[in-house]
Amino acid sequence: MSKITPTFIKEVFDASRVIVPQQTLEASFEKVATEITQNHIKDNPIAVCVMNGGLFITSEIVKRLRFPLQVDYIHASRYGNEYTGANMLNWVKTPNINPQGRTVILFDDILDGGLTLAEVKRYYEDRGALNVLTAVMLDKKAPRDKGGLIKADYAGLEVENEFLFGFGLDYHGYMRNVPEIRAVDTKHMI
Ligand SMILES: O=P(O)(O)OC[C@H]1O[C@H](OP(=O)(O)OP(=O)(O)O)[C@H](O)[C@@H]1O
Ligand SMILES: Nc1nc2[nH]cnc2c(=O)[nH]1
Repeated sequence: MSKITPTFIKEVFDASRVIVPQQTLEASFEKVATEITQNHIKDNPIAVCVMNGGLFITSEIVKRLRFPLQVDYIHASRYGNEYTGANMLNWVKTPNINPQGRTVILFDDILDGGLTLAEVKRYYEDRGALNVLTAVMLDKKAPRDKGGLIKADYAGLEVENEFLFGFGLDYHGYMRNVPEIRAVDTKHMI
């Protein structure tokens, strides 16, 4: 039977430590939303949520943008339940809105090795987007993968190189709903 039970998940939560409290996250959303407003108020952008992890940051930022924009989503994943990402993205769902000639802003929870956003950015560029920007809640101080995005155009906060969960980031599919960012204790890196 799988070890990943609700009881085990509670143990992992109890042994984890807070890295970014909710209030600090909120302030970073305000900062990123202000920057995006200053730069893109006239661009009629498509705000694209990179599912699953991008779900919460997309809604936090987009609700703070008081100008015309459209919202779309893609679902691409490279980690599954692993701690190291695969070299290839698993494309679960491609977007709906035609990006030809449009400004596109990609929203994701974290920039780590950087391949996810590099590949999604290239997907949009190949389909004729005018300009593709990236916005992340967290910029991890981790070595970027070969070909990975080096720097997001908009980043909320920098974090150390640890495995994190909360606010969209999962631990074996769980705890995306935790309202702060926490680090997994190394004994639970299974
Ligand atoms: O910069 P990278 O090293 O590519 O890692 C960042 C990606 O990893 C996570 O996604 P994951 O593949 O775990 O899928 P998920 O969003 O469904 O959790 C996260 O949501 C980012 O999309
Ligand atoms: N849950 C989770 N997913 C990631 N994908 C890339 N880095 C991370 C991380 O620290 N936590």
